[in-house]
Amino acid sequence: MASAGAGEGTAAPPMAAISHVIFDMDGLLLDTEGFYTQVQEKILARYGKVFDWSLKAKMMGKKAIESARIFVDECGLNGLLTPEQFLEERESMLQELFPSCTKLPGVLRLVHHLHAKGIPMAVATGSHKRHFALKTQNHQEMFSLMHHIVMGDDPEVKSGKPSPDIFLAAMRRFEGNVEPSKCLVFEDAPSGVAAAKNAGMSAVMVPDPRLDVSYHKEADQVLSSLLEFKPSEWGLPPFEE
Ligand SMILES: O=P(O)(O)OC[C@H](O)CO
Ligand SMILES: [Mg+2]
Repeated sequence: MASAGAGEGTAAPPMAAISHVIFDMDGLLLDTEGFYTQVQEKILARYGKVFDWSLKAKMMGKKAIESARIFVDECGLNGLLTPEQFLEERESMLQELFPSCTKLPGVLRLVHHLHAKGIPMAVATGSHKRHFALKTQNHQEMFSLMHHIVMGDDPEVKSGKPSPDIFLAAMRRFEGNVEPSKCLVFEDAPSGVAAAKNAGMSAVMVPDPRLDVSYHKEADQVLSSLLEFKPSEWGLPPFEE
């Protein structure tokens, strides 16, 4: 048997020789996607419409204004609500919810493990600076382990996911000359997985179970939680427990 760590026994060669890891934030590190869903359901109910997972799949992972445009267009609200009004309406509700967000299962174990093994990590989130601060206020110890964080309103991020902009910016900010093929991205959103693949990186998807499986296609690996992740499958140091 190949020399994998305890509980990671696999004879298969690694899927890639990963040296750097980039995490998405919303719905991957932090359990915030439910807040967006809750607020959007509420707004849509006012127009007698129901928010569903095919719309959610299109909106998640994107920059705020990009997902607001999708919401208005897909729900046929043009003339009734502008994307800017939508963002304004949801803002106070979100601001109240974000600080209570929790980490998703397996996040702390993986981040601490990679940090202990000296694997450089970054975060690449569609969230802008102000929302990032609200979401992370109770998770600063974990975010301090990241080499850097790239947000949706960063000047280098011209277009949101599925554009590769954010992941390429995250890659360039690591020390040394890092190649996309050495970067592993963790994502929950179809647009995020597409962005990682457009950047030439490997993508592990940890989707919400309500997301249709047709959205899993582009991912190199699909897990139901980060607790299932086996670093050695990617050429990363195995867990020791
Ligand atoms: O999933 P993230 O971290 O890129 O965040 C994107 C939006 O803010 C929420 O879907
Ligand atoms: Mg996400």
